[in-house]
Amino acid sequence: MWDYIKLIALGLVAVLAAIAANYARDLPYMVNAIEIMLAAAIAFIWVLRTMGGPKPSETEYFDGVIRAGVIATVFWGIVGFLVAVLIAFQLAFPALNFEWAQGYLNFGKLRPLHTSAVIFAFGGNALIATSFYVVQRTSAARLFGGTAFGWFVFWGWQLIIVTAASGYILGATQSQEYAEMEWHVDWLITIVWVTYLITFLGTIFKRKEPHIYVANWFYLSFIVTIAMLHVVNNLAIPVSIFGSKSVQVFSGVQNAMTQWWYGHNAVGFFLTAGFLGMMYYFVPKQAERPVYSYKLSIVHFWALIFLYIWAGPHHLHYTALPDWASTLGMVMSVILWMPSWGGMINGLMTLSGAWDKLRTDPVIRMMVVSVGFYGMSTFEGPMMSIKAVNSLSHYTDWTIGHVHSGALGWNGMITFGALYFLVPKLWSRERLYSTKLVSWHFWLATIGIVLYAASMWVTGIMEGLMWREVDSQGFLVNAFADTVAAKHPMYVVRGLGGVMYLTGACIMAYNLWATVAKQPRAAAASVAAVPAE
Ligand code: HEM
Ligand code: HEM
Ligand SMILES: [Cu+2]
Repeated sequence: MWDYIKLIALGLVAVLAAIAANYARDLPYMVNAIEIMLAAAIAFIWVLRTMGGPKPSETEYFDGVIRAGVIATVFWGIVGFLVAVLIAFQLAFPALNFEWAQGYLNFGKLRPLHTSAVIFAFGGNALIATSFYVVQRTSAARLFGGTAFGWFVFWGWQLIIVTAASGYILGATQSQEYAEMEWHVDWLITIVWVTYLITFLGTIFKRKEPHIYVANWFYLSFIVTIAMLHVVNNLAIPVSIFGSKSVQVFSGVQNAMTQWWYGHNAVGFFLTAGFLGMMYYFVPKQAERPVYSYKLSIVHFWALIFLYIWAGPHHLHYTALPDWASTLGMVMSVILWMPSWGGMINGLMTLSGAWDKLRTDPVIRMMVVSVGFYGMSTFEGPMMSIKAVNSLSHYTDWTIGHVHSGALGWNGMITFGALYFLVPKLWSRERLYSTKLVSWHFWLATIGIVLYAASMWVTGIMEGLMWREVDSQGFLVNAFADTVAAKHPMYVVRGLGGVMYLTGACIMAYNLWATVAKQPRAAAASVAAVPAE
């Protein structure tokens, strides 16, 4: 019965997408419609061929989708870092904006491709895969919704990534940072995200473990809040149902405020709450120690989600935004320092009694550095949100440095740690192929981040001061081009940091592949649903 409904739905989507492609008013819309049509057609054939097959056992965890998620995380990570290195060098050497690729591969087109690839493709796949792993393990229940929901979320997410990326290159964008996708892709995101929420919540509802482990609280707050942010910030009326262009419902300063309410909380819930969920499961598992303070985890959870929502206006200091809103955002940001450090302390102190592992286990070292960078960027952020500091830092590379100490240090490193933990478990291998290669990855990534952050602090503060410099008559001393020229050496250093980070990720990809391909299978690996680990 279900198979027939699936076939009808997929067939319908394929036909509607074909019609949309036919009537398309612009190229990105047409390409996106063709992509959706192909995806639906392939899924149709796959459902048709596997119809009536044996049903998977309800007592086993659904790990297939997590294995796919792990592979996708590594793949999109490398794609995102590769584009990152290219745009970093485009800033240092503008000739890399090749004349023959103008309009497609120049900095302006590739920058949103980078941010979406690393946040939504690399980070998103990491979050979806680990949340599916954690919620099943800590609930002692198989993922809700059979295999259909899990696979729909996974493949739906890949389709979103492909449609968004091809749309950017061909010029479809609504020009709101981190929400560049046009309305038709936004609808796709909404459908997939709601299915994700149902899958996650459904698993929690059918749990056999009475307690809901704190990691699940963080994941859940991330899923629910992103749904709300996405829908409100993307309220738009399409110009035509067959075209990608749309008109925002909010305009002017209201639009700016909504956008940065979204943008800031994308950081707070996508890049922070979700990744804290990861930290709360994988750090204790890898360290083989219980969470340092369960009480602290609950307190800082509620404080964190309450405070984050108010802090958005720190992105709009000294703009048309009312002064009170800007001050409110600043105050909430400064208070936010406390629950952020609550999380950092809880993560770090989980190692108490197991600090010797730092010497022997490079995976733990990765996780500890990650939590350290989390602490650093959540100290820097509140400081930058103070108006007087922001008047120097805003528009400069200091912001870019802050972003990447969070992104490379915190998000990147905790994800690498989780991947090193997951691969032997998911493919039933006794251990990783090589801890020495993990060590190489660790050092390359760490030095890469330090080069990135340090060079951006230097250029950021330098250009901020140069913009302010006035002579005794009160005239500005430096032209804008002077600051650009002064930044060149630091841009090269940042690019090199990026190359190191990318090299580390490639080493990880090899190590994980070799773990699956070359390591012997572990004896009797337990995949049956047992109470919470
Ligand atoms: C190989 C490592 C990376 C390099 C070399 C790199 C490089 C860059 C460059 C050159 C920019 C544009 C800066 C500008 O416009 O002046 C940028 C922006 C950005 N990157 Fe990365 N990136 C890397 C990894 C990541 C990762 C892993 C993430 C997130 C998980 C990330 C998130 C962002 C964000 C959010 C922005 C926009 C910042 C803003 O508008 O303030 N990057 N990156
Ligand atoms: C307590 C925590 C934090 C606070 C209060 C905070 C505050 C800030 C402030 C004041 C800015 C500069 C706004 C501007 O001048 O335009 C900023 C930018 C940014 N921060 Fe944070 N930050 C925090 C943590 C983090 C973390 C952990 C990450 C990453 C994982 C992160 C990612 C970003 C990004 C991507 C931007 C750039 C936004 C843009 O202009 O495109 N922040 N943050
Ligand atoms: Cu913010």
